[in-house]
Amino acid sequence: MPVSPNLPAPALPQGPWALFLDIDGTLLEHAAHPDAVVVGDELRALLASLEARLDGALAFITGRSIAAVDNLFQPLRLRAAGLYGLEHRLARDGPVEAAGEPADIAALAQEIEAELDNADVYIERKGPILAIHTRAAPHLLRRATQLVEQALGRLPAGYRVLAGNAGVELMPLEAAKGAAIRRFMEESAFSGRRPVFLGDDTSDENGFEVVNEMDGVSVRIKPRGPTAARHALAGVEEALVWLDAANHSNAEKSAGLVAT
Ligand SMILES: O=P(O)(O)OC[C@H]1O[C@H](O[C@H]2O[C@H](CO)[C@@H](O)[C@H](O)[C@H]2O)[C@H](O)[C@@H](O)[C@@H]1O
Ligand SMILES: [Mg+2]
Repeated sequence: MPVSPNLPAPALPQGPWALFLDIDGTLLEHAAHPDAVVVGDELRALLASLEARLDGALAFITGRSIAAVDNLFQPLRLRAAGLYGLEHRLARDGPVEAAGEPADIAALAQEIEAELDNADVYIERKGPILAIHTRAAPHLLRRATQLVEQALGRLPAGYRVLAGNAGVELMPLEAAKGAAIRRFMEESAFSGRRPVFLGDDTSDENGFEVVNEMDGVSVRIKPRGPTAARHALAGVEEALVWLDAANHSNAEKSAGLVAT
């Protein structure tokens, strides 16, 4: 993975393209608690407009569950891969098969909650994925990571730990954003288009690699170090400005105003 502090901003897409969007840290500024993020009507309108302009070739690719995403963006419902690709809604109004919580993960969640015993730590139980959020209690991140890593040894094979700056997640090995993007690219609304993926953290790197392999456009939001992304934008605000420009540029193009 290259060290890339000076990546260029992405050009506005030309030709048919498909859009894949991470949510937290890309479309939404982070908040101390996952439920405290704010989705404005302007963002809903932008996403709805992009989705229509792309003839449906737009999907969220997120670590949140699809139920949590629907709750945040309601009444807007979009195609989505939730839980890092463990859940999918491939068609806009299609079904979602929610992933259940295995008994050993449920027991581990209770154990870690009792061990950390701090109201500022939020333990998010997302079916087969367990997220320990320490954004509001940063001094407990190290201990939370230790507990999850120790638990790995006791769980059946097939789990991994994803450590972040404000929390740690335990998830099945098959949870990967790149696989979710590949799956969408096989759908008729997406196939034949050039994938564009915007994401902001370690869990997005696998998505960037897959998009690069497909000659797509990989964009890391606010990169702080090594990334596989070939482009960067400075933050959430810049990402939203770029998406708005891409939305309008496509409109001009389809009206024959932009030479390609
Ligand atoms: O893949 P994403 O769409 O970026 O989702 C990643 C995780 O986002 C949420 O947690 C993160 O955002 C919270 C709100 O800003 C913040 O409080 C927390 O510290 C972050 O880790 C969500 O709760 C997780 O389930 C997602 O995996
Ligand atoms: Mg994110």
